[in-house]
Amino acid sequence: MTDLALEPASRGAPQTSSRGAISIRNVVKTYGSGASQVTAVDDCSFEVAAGEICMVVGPSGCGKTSLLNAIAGFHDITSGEILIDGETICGPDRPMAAPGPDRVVVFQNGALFPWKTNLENVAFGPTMQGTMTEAAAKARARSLLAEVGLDDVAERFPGEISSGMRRRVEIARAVINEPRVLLLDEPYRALDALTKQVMHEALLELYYRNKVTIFFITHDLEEAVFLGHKLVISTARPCRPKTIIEVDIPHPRDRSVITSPRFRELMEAAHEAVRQEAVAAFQAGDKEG
Ligand SMILES: Nc1ncnc2c1ncn2[C@@H]1O[C@H](COP(=O)(O)OP(=O)(O)OP(=O)(O)O)[C@@H](O)[C@H]1O
Repeated sequence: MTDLALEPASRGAPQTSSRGAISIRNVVKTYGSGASQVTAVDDCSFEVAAGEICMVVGPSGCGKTSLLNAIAGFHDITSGEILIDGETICGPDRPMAAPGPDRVVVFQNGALFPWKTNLENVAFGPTMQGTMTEAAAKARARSLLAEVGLDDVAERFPGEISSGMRRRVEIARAVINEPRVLLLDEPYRALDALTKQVMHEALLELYYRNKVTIFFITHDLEEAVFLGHKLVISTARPCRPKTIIEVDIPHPRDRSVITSPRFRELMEAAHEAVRQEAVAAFQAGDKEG
């Protein structure tokens, strides 16, 4: 594994947060058995610091989602261990983590309740769990919607807003639960470039105001370098870090960083690492996504 700590990363350092550090230690995940056995993740180890935005990039089918699902508690691991803030969530004694409100997943095709307003959707979790009164949850939901630029559609229904706006509502709905870790699996994959820009700015705005660790899977290298404190570039299947790139561009960031020479250098380093693995995946018979 190469570690491209090209310059001190202190200016682009993560949010000061004491919550949400992820330790992935020697994780193996296999599916099936015998001739049909697939090893999706193999001897995978890396650390995500509390409050860090960690972008996970790799060829299609390399095992990124399998790793995210293990952290979320959607399936077990075959061996190894995953810890959050030093506490084992899955490991030798408990192969499957219990899903919990401390780790919230936002999918590409997340589902909002179509019969509830956007405000009600965001307020739903804490109201249901009884962690906030309905009035407090709605007030918090309103302020989160404002942070992602959606205050004017709070009373509208999900079916009345664009898919990019719905993604922002979903992220606000995740953040209201004050998770330690936000797990994002290509949430913006289907969106056009301009809508993605709005998404990125909204996500960063939420991130700057709410301390959370972000574990974000993407195929989009510009998205990865723009948002991330670090890029974990995976090998072709099975998933394990091939290269870790520290993005030493200071936060808060805006779109102007994209034209900086440093951004281009980091993009090139990421592109080269991904290209090598995409070729390896292709040679192994997989298709690049
Ligand atoms: N439930 C399952 N049963 C059997 N095999 C599975 C299962 N889930 C995933 N796999 C296999 O594990 C491998 C890794 O899949 P995974 O979805 O983790 O990759 P990925 O990197 O997230 O892919 P993509 O970028 O295309 O979403 C693939 O070969 C996939 O077919």
